Amino acid sequence: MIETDLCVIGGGSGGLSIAAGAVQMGARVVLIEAGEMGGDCLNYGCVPSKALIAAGEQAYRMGRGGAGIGGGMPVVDFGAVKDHVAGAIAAIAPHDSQARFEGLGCRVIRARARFIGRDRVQAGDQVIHARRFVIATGSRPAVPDVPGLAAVPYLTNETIFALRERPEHLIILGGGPVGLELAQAHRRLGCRVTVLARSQALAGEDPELAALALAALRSEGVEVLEGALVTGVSGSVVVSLDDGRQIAGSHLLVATGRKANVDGLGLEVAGVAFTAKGITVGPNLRTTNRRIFAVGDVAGGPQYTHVAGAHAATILKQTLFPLPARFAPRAIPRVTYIDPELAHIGLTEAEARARHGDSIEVIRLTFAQNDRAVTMGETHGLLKLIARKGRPLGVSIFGPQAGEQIALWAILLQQNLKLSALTGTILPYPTLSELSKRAAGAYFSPRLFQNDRIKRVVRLVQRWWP
Ligand SMILES: Cc1cc2nc3c(=O)[nH]c(=O)nc-3n(C[C@H](O)[C@H](O)[C@H](O)COP(=O)(O)OP(=O)(O)OC[C@H]3O[C@@H](n4cnc5c(N)ncnc54)[C@H](O)[C@@H]3O)c2cc1C
Ligand SMILES: NC(=O)c1ccc[n+]([C@@H]2O[C@H](COP(=O)([O-])OP(=O)(O)OC[C@H]3O[C@@H](n4cnc5c(N)ncnc54)[C@H](O)[C@@H]3O)[C@@H](O)[C@H]2O)c1
Repeated sequence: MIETDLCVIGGGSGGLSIAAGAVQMGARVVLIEAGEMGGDCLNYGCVPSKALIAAGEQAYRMGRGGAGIGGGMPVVDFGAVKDHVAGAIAAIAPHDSQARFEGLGCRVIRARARFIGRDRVQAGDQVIHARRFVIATGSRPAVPDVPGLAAVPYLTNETIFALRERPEHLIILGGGPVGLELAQAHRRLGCRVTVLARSQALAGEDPELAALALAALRSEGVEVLEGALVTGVSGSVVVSLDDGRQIAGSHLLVATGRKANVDGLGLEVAGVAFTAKGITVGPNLRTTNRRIFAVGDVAGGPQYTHVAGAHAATILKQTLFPLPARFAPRAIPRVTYIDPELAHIGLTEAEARARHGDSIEVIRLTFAQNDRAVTMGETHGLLKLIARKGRPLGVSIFGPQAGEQIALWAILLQQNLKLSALTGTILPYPTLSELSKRAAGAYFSPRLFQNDRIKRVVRLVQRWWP
């Protein structure tokens, strides 16, 4: 029996942030990980996908040329690309490793954990009795119940990055971020790619920007079929659609959403309630057992590494000190790393209208209105700002480095700052971020420049002022 202050189950983005914080602040911490240290993000998610995207981008830009430099079909060595992907994982892995966490003072157990009581967990042949527990077991691919699917050798995010051969024709089920990021990367690396989305692809994003993003993907040759209801899968690999069409490909990737990892955890024994979405938590991330918390993908909220990381602060306050804490950020940014990138924070136009009616203002600027984008030859894109009473309610950006640009808006929205905080900030020229400042400025332009009262005052002052 191991006695400890905090037992963290799952060594991914959420669990590691909490374990590292707690042990460095003096708590006794046991960390249990059943698979790879680093979890999904490092091994099967963010890191390998962004490394693959970087390879695709390199091939695309070389092939396309630009800025007066001719393009030409680059040589793509798919195996070498996978070495690059594995290299990125290996370079980051030490930060998440068992050795690092043991060095920090955590007791790391590499086994599958399961509650055997309200205050104890079994992992391998060890029993851990802890004052508090954090469940950070993440999620896994949700595989739809399609006839024939289980019998074919389909790929998921857990297997595709290890594939050494280039798929001739990759069929992807799912038009969300996983499906589309991997679709474009594979297309750029020379694969034929067909995306089958049951409903709208990029559903949930601002439709205007989603349409631009999908048009950009299609212009590169990614086939995106929306409203494609898959009725069966057979052979290796033929996908049948409800309209009678059959699509034959060489590989099939299932990217149809995520399922919370709650199975086999003994949650019933621990008195922890859960639904199909994940573990039920309050705003303080506490479960129905007061001594057990849940974070990250398994907690049923937005599934991003930065959310799992942000959960850590809420947990540390409550488990290390008897302090109340809530996870209630004003806004959470998200980025889909297609190229150009699609980034969003806050309310979309539709959400803002539903909440505030016609009192919102919508400002649209294209990247052709930004000098840096012009010099880069990357003018395709749109920034959409939704504002009300001098404050931003939401921002969507589709354009070059949109993910970097949304950071400015994350500060404004999360700190509840006014648009004047951005217009009053000097930004370097020429940068893409200036488009954001210009959008904020556009909110004030009509108020300043089309205002008869201001004009009358200025004329009066100029007439009488010596
Ligand atoms: C292809 C892909 C790309 C992504 N890209 C991004 C991105 O660019 N940006 C972004 O913010 N998010 C991205 N995500 C989402 C991101 O990976 C997750 O939100 C994040 O990993 C969640 O962290 P977590 O700690 O909740 O879970 P995880 O990181 O999955 O960690 C959970 C850990 O718990 C372990 N575990 C599970 N059950 C048990 C058990 N019973 N006992 C012991 N250990 C257990 C697992 O082995 C795993 O290591 C991506 C996801 C995918 C699939
Ligand atoms: N850049 C990022 O931050 C990033 C990247 C990848 C993943 N993620 C995280 O991972 C989560 C999961 O991503 P995802 O793309 O797997 O899921 P998702 O839920 O975002 O999208 C799933 C897609 O699959 C479609 N679908 C569902 N069942 C289907 C079926 N039977 N046939 C065809 N299409 C079907 C849906 O209509 C939807 O388009 C995201 O919501 C996000 O939180 C983030």
